[in-house]
Amino acid sequence: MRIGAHALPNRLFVAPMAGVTDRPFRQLCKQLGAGYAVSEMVTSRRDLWDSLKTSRRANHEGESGPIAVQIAGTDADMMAEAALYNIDRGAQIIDINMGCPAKKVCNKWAGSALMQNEPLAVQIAAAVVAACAPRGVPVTLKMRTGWCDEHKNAVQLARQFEDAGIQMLTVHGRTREQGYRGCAEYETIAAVKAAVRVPVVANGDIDSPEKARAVLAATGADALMVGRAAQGRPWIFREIGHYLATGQHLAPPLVAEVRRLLLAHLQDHYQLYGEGTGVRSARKHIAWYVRQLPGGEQLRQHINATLDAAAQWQAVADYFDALGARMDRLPAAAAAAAASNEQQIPA
Ligand SMILES: Cc1cc2nc3c(=O)[nH]c(=O)nc-3n(C[C@H](O)[C@H](O)[C@H](O)COP(=O)(O)O)c2cc1C
Repeated sequence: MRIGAHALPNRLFVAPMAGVTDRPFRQLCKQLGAGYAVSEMVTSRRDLWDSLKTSRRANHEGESGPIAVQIAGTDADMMAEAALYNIDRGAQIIDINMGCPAKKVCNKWAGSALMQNEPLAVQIAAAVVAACAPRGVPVTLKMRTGWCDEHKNAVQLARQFEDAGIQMLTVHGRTREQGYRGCAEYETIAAVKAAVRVPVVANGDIDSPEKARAVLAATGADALMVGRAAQGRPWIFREIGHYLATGQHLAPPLVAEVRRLLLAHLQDHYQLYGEGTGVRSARKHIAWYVRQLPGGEQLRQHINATLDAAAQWQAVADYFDALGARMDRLPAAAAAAAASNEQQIPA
């Protein structure tokens, strides 16, 4: 699969998740079989570009390509400027956020709120494409099926986005009104796929190799995007890839491998955020890795009381040493435990 000049190694993508898919997590998923990953969203508000949060998100040092950066905002000129800001910092593909349901985003007519205002949504897409084209940077876009059940306009919008020069569309199979509740539906994604020529990526509730195969079959999509199910389970990309290629399941990962991956993930985390912030933001990742593992809850409570990186790292190492003495591989059920649909919902 290609986006512009970029050939992607496979069609399994990491979903952008603010506060989760930072550079260490994206790299980890890519190492474990994801072909492509989109960054956390970067605001189009120029006054926030100097903030620590935005400068971190816009820093792609050492990241393997193609580097895709998602931008969010509501003003076409500001979005075009934000695209250029990120291209200057290494972005090779720009993705426009029209899927975020968060109130603080939608109240400002950004994210999925833009789906309610088709002329503005298309104006933004066209402005970003016009800004990126001279730099040879393709523009992609991520949206939902619509604002609410009564107004599912993903197909109409998809046609207009394609005409505006958008080169790939991702559709999360829920409306804005649904938030993350209920189940994703795939009929609308199939209808979008049938309506446009650009690649279409199916997203929503893909949490197992079987589900991945079923969503591909139901939608005819060119690629799949996985978000919450990769939290604490970044090897899901290799599991899905192997299953799609062979029809066989991989064995759950070795405890020793998970130990190595998580400890390296923590080091990368401390390096990006510094020890104080790094220790706090690593907690959720550790908790995701060990949910449903024996003694996982005790480890979670223990690390929540720790502010020291060396102590956090050591507690995780000790936990996996003890687990490794009891079992070689993660139990199948724990390895496959999908993130709950209700968890980690942005405010
Ligand atoms: C914590 C969190 C943060 C998210 N942040 C973004 C974001 O910045 N941009 C975006 O387009 N979608 C964002 N999403 C939505 C995901 O990209 C994805 O569409 C959604 O989680 C459904 O896919 P899944 O069922 O595989 O998780 C976020 C989702 C979560 C759970």
